[in-house]
Amino acid sequence: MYINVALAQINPLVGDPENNTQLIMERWQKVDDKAHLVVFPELSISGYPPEDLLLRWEFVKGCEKALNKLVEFSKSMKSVCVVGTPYWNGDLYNALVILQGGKVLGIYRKKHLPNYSVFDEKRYFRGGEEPLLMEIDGVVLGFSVCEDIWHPDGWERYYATAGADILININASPYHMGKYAFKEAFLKARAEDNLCYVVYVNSVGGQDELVFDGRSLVIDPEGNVIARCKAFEEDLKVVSLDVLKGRRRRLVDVRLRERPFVREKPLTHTDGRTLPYVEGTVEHSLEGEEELYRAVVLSIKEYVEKNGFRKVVVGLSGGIDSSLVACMAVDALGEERVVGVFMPSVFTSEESRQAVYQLVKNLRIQLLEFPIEGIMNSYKSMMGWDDITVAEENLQSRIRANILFYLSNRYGYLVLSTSNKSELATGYGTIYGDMAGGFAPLKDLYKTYVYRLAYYRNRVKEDIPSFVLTRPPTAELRPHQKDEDTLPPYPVLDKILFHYIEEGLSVEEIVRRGFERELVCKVVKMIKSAEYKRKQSPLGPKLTSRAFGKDWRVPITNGWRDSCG
Ligand SMILES: Nc1ncnc2c1ncn2[C@@H]1O[C@H](COP(=O)(O)OP(=O)(O)OC[C@H]2O[C@@H]([n+]3cccc(C(=O)O)c3)[C@H](O)[C@@H]2O)[C@@H](O)[C@H]1O
Ligand SMILES: Nc1ncnc2c1ncn2[C@@H]1O[C@H](COP(=O)(O)OP(=O)(O)OP(=O)(O)O)[C@@H](O)[C@H]1O
Ligand SMILES: NC(=O)CC[C@H](N)C(=O)O
Repeated sequence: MYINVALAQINPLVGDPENNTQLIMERWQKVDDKAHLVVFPELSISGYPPEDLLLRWEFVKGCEKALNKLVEFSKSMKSVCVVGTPYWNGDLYNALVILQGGKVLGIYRKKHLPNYSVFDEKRYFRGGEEPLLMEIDGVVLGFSVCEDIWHPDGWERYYATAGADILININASPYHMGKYAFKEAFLKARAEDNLCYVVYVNSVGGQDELVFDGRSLVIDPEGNVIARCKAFEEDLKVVSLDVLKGRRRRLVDVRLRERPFVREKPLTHTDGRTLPYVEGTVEHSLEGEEELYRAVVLSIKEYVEKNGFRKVVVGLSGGIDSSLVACMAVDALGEERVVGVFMPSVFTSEESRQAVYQLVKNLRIQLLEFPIEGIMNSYKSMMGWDDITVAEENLQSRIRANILFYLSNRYGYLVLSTSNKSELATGYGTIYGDMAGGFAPLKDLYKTYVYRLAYYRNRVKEDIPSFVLTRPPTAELRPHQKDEDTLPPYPVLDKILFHYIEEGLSVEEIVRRGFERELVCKVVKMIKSAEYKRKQSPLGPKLTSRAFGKDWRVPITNGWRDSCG
């Protein structure tokens, strides 16, 4: 006894209910003859997260209009569709709507609204209070939306004790390192503990600082992954779920009998079609550097495409950050859509020049060259300095930013900033200079991770000259400058930053992990005094559990000294 479920892992555009609904209809049509049930991600009509668009009545109505169009379309379909949308009924809900044959069969309202980390759902929605069960040709399904299933005592237990065979959970669950493994583990626990199939459908794509990784799943009642969609790509998979597997388990595994039986009458629907059995396919679940690299590449591609840029432009210094950004941009967009700009000063070494030429040759991208010495000399004759202080260092960086934004204005290129998380944390970068840009792909990558990804990228295709990987990091803004003149060595710095930012450890706790107190305090003070810079920095993809962005709301003006005096 089986039911065929389609996992429709799509990439909606936030704020475009009309086209998103068109996409939903196309995908639905493709699998209508193969599946009894077609499941789309959370808020796939509006895109996720729609944020303050939800404060506009016309947008809410636009989503309702799109939903009505989908209901009309469902007249021509045989299968049942499950779709996520904002839904107004006396108040606004994050809803899961079940449609078939020109009718709305049921509406489930998300109960647990996440309001932590990058999520802000209580600003927009009222939480639902009712579960929703449905029976299709004798198969019982229980529905929930994303965060709902993160709660171990959520509706899933209730559904299981009401006799559900399948738990359907629709998602818009953004990526960060390590999250997928954690998610798969707890989804397996939900399946095993409730002796149900878990159908987890996620969206895919990039939305400003969020990256949705897809990897929709079906887990059987014994905790085996029987279907997994692709990572970082759209996908559409049909899989048959044999419900007797779960029912047979319940004969021998009697844990659910300990709980009072729930007598909830499900909605009922008769499909009546016997469809061919489809074995699920399990795509490779990525990990390590490959996963991380793919996440950044997708974020660039999505930001560029969804905001209508033809090309991107990046300043190439012969350093590791700009070299890696250029590789990522080429992998995201193709070589003909990436423009490199070399802007040497009197401090630029011959090795840097050769590194830039070699990189550009390997990547086959266009290179523009604009020496900045003449412009610096004009400033010098106007301002009249005779030594190089931080002010003159920053001026070079700002001259370069000016040139990049000129190209952006003139030709409509998006400026990619090369700032990484170690620099942004410590303020080691020039505001309105190298920190300026439209999108910062490395924003949430510590320098040590920049190296890891550069080595990874070179294992795939050796485009970054080896000199770039082995040279000591330098900003080349004054003679013989090295990052280590100002910062601790990156392997040390990044550990302190990780303890403080991601783990939230106190200065004392970090010191107990083997770092000098003076050094820890120096770093913590740098983090604090760079807050104003970060607040004005471009967005970039969230890749760690705590990214500078929506997830980092530290006041600029603040008297907290972290016990550093
Ligand atoms: N609380 C506050 N709120 C608002 N604005 C504030 C502020 N505090 C300072 N400011 C402003 O910010 C200015 C200082 O910031 P900024 O102009 O950036 O300059 P600053 O932070 O003093 O220096 C930038 C540092 O980054 C290094 N750098 C530059 C370029 C590239 C790289 C690299 O390796 O990638 C490194 C450079 O060598 C230097 O050590 C002040 O003059 C003031 O105008
Ligand atoms: N000579 C240059 N030509 C073009 N762009 C430059 C030049 N120097 C610096 N930039 C831009 O400013 C950014 C910051 O410069 P910086 O030299 O600190 O970084 P990087 O060279 O990418 O890496 P590293 O920090 O390892 O040196 C560069 O990534 C690049 O985008
Ligand atoms: N859209 C959601 O409810 C997302 C919340 C969930 N905890 C996640 O990170 O995946």
